[in-house]
Amino acid sequence: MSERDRDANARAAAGATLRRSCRAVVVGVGTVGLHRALAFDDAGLDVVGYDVDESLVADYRRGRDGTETVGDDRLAASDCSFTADPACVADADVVTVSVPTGRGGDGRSLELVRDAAATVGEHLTAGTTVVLESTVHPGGVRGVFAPALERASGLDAGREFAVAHSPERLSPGGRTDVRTKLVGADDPAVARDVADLYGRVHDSVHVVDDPAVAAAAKCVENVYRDVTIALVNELAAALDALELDADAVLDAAATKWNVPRLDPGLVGGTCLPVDPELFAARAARAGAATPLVRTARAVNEAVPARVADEVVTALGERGDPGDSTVLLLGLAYKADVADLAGSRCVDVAERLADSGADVVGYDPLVSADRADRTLPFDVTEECSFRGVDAVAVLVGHEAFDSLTLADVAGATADPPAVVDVPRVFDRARAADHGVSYRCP
Ligand SMILES: NC(=O)C1=CN([C@@H]2O[C@H](COP(=O)(O)OP(=O)(O)OC[C@H]3O[C@@H](n4cnc5c(N)ncnc54)[C@H](O)[C@@H]3O)[C@@H](O)[C@H]2O)C=CC1
Ligand SMILES: CC(=O)N[C@@H]1[C@@H](OP(=O)(O)OP(=O)(O)OC[C@H]2O[C@@H](n3ccc(=O)[nH]c3=O)[C@H](O)[C@@H]2O)O[C@H](C(=O)O)[C@@H](O)[C@@H]1O
Repeated sequence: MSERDRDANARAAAGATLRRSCRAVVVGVGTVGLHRALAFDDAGLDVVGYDVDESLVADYRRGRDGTETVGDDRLAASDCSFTADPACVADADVVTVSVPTGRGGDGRSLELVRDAAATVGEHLTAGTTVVLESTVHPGGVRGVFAPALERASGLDAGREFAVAHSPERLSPGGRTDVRTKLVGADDPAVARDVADLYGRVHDSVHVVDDPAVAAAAKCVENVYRDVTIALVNELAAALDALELDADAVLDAAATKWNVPRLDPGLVGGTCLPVDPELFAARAARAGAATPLVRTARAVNEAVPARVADEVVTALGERGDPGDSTVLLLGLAYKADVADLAGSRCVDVAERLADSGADVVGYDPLVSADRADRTLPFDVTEECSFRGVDAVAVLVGHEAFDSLTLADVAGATADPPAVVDVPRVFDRARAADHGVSYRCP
């Protein structure tokens, strides 16, 4: 038996512990890591969540969900333990890493991934399986993550410890019943062990024999989504110019089985604004231009300014924007979540502030306390249209479905103007209520 086979068997034997009760350490327990820790806990693993953010760890230890994505009850009901001490890695059978991917697309974007690998490496023991769940560009595992683990541990990736890539595909507030987990590993035995592990948590696992393929698939799916949303943003603006109801047209077009129903909107979060650039920059370094990817990004990046400019135009029709107050409805980065990370409400508010307008925000899902700590403008706990000169609806939370233009107009003799990104209001009723209504 060759030395490599013997090592593979030894590690597979070690990896076999992944199929029984094993100790999992989740490195980076933010949105993705916390979901991962709880899912592994539900599957019967002995789970430790490690994070550098000591205040977050302290929250978790008190049974408080600092990410506001799973809820205190779910957290308190779990058997996960949490620590800010990386020494916990030494006792792990499997380590998953879910630290942030930085913006920028060049080497800077994987700095945190590299740093986390170095910390894990310092405490890594032979036979451990390390799985990167963070999003990286194709080649990021072989070129950045694994070498950082080897440098810090002095161990050989592939011979003395196992490495796999399983980019997370969680979509908070989205459908979770159809999530297939990708697993990419050079070594078939490692791929099998990691697929077995995730098979205890996910409905299905798709295995590829190269971490770069898994990384590329993750980038491609987010590029695809960014491009299609950009297309809908462009089409909706054109339909508005044609004085056609964009919602009705998009609904009708989506009756064709292969036309997805997406909505025009502010494209935020920590992934769609980041991952296309991650991929495009990597492709450019290989000599491949991706003009459509970059153009789509530019189309989506332009939406916040367009929304703010529509509001300023509406304010100008009523008086001096500098003496106006604007209410932003919906502050989270997307509908029906509480997450403010990457929310484009900040871009809209900053542009409005440049025009001199006062900005106040309201979001039924975001605590005013958390918003005050995160957002650069005042946030109110109640949805009141009294004393505002314009209302900008930024995300279409289900909680807004019950709002009507009568509510907006009812508060004052001079109804505020409305700019409605998710089109929650009925445009046809605007004139009845004397409301100046626009969709950007
Ligand atoms: N948020 C989401 O919905 C999704 C995110 N992803 C990807 O998952 C990765 C993580 O994203 P999120 O969970 O949203 O980020 P996050 O910012 O919510 O959480 C990351 C956590 O990692 C911690 N951290 C940073 N450096 C560390 C280190 N060296 N050691 C230990 N902990 C460290 C931070 O303190 C933070 O708590 C990113 O690559 C992202 O692109 C993928 C799918 C969905
Ligand atoms: C291909 C894909 O569906 N990727 C998902 C995406 O999740 P994310 O939480 O970013 O949500 P999303 O539904 O894509 O929305 C992103 C942004 O785009 C906006 N958005 C979304 C859909 C739409 O029709 N119109 C629109 O304007 C949202 O408001 C949000 O600001 O990115 C995640 C990630 O990689 O972080 C990924 O795990 C998720 O599966």
